[in-house]
Amino acid sequence: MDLTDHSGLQQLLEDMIRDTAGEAEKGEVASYIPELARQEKHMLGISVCLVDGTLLSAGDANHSFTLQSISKIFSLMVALCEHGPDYVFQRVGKEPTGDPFNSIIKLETIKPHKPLNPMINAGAIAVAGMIPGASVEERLDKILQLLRKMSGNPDLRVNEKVYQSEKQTADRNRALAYFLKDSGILQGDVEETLDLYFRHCSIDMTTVEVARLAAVLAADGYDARSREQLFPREVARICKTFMITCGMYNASGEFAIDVGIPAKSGVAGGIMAAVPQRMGIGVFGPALDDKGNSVAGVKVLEKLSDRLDLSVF
Ligand SMILES: NC(=O)CC[C@H](N)C(=O)O
Repeated sequence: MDLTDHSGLQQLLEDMIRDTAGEAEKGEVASYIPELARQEKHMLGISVCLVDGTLLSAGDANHSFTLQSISKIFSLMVALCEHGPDYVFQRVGKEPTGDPFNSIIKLETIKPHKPLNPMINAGAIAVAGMIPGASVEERLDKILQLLRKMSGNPDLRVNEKVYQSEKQTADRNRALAYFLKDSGILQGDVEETLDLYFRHCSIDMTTVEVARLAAVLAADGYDARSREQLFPREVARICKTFMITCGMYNASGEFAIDVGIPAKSGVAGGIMAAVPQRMGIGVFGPALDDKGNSVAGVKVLEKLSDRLDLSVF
């Protein structure tokens, strides 16, 4: 299909949402963060933002959900812009793990004890520790400002209920963070860095906004709406590479074969996918598979990639 055929594309999105909604039956909403367990399992929405700024949506595209691990891309962007790649990669690796996103095992067994990549929780907590500022608010603001610019929504904010819920139940993440402090990867106040991590994971968004973020990534940092280069191409390149190798956790290899688009998922059910030079995609479907990826969301992306020939490989 020609991407300039907007009505054909709109019809395709609507058909796909209708035909894929039933997939949610195969998954469950995340419950380890109690507030996420309240999400309605059968919701499904998609937005596509072409690199010229054209936006198309279908299904529950105006429903807000928290970014969760999708936000790890943007904390990494801030760290890369503040310090450059050498500094960042002295403290966090570039390798996929094959382990679940919250696993602790390789932190101890691999030496030096730095997290394998910035997409797993240990790596993202290490990245949060690199974001400078006089207070947690000031540090969070750096991420929020980037997201507000990229999405075009100046009102983006943290979902307080989800943030509090995660903070109160985050023993595993706390364990990872204190291990990182012991290894010298994290410095300063561990609880403050954890607080920053919980807050950036709890930023609320819709698929419309996620698609816009992804479109800027797809265009190597160029925002067609403001006609500005929002961050260096090099930063976009690094982020998209992590999305391919680690963005879907220990299902990244399978996703690369079945879908073939740089993507990042979160446990609230969102997926952000960036098709280089073509489009950004935001998907939301809260029922997850056993790896923590949206079941219906992955299926929709698989169908869309197939229909529009979007695989980068
Ligand atoms: N996979 C995810 O989305 C995990 C993010 C979540 N905030 C956590 O730390 O557990």
